[in-house]
Amino acid sequence: MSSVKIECVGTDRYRLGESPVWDEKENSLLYVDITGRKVCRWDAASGQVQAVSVDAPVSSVALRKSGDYVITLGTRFAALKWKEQLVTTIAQVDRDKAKNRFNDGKVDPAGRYFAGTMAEEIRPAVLESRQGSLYTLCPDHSVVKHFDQVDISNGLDWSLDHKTFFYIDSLSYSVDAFDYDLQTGKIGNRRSIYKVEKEENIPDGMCIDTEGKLWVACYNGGRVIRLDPETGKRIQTVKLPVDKTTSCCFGGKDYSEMYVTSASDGMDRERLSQQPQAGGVFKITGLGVKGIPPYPFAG
Ligand SMILES: O=C(O)[C@H](O)[C@@H](O)[C@H](O)[C@H](O)CO
Ligand SMILES: [Zn+2]
Repeated sequence: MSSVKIECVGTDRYRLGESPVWDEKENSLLYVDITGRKVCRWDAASGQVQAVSVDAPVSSVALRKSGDYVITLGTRFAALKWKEQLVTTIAQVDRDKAKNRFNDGKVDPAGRYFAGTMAEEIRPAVLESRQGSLYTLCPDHSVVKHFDQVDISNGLDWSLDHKTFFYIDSLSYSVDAFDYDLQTGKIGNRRSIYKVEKEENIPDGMCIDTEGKLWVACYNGGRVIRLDPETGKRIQTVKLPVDKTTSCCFGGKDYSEMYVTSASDGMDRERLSQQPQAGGVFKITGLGVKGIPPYPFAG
């Protein structure tokens, strides 16, 4: 049996930490603070955090094949040049929905950037319903819309054989699967593979491990859960010292560590004093399972 260890990395606390991504080349963890409007990079060797401030809520960050990064910013897909701190728009979505913003995003094994939108929250998990859609930014910078009627677009990843796309619309309290065609980037045949339990609360960010099992961060549930998409069963629960766990990824040496982001937005003073690490980024070691490297955007 491995012994699971959880530590908070760094002393920074974010409002709405999200989108952890391991950048192997920089030996760093990338992530965003959505409402804090920052893209951050934690250097694993020095423990230092660099941050780039942006002019709108930034909801996800991804690697780019040609170097640097891509982000979802407001309702835009954008390029981010790290050293120059330069953001340039690639494409815009939801032009008819002034109060929308992007939420979680991730790159598929063919280098397409998938990201979904949602209505701006009045407070956490309180928002106009069904305003979001799921989009893909293709390497040629064209945008494909897959579906609409989404509440909070979240938790995406692909199966190891690339034949299944996993997705979470948080307020459906379900982890869903679609058939995936890697050639075309098309999805179909949506079905639920796991209904979250009450105490797990709101399913948020998700990642896959080398055994093809899914890890889901549970917002207000203070945990990550490991699911078997074949059986629809939960096979492990790892509790964290904060309630608002938002997303997870594997990183570090051989992708053997898990990183989990969290949020502090919506917590009152008392709750914050009970959970001083709320909004922190956590490293989990000793899980005894590894992840896979993130795919870079090919455009
Ligand atoms: O982290 C995200 O994906 C959203 O941007 C958040 O706002 C939370 O999910 C939401 O508040 C809880 O449902
Ligand atoms: Zn999320």
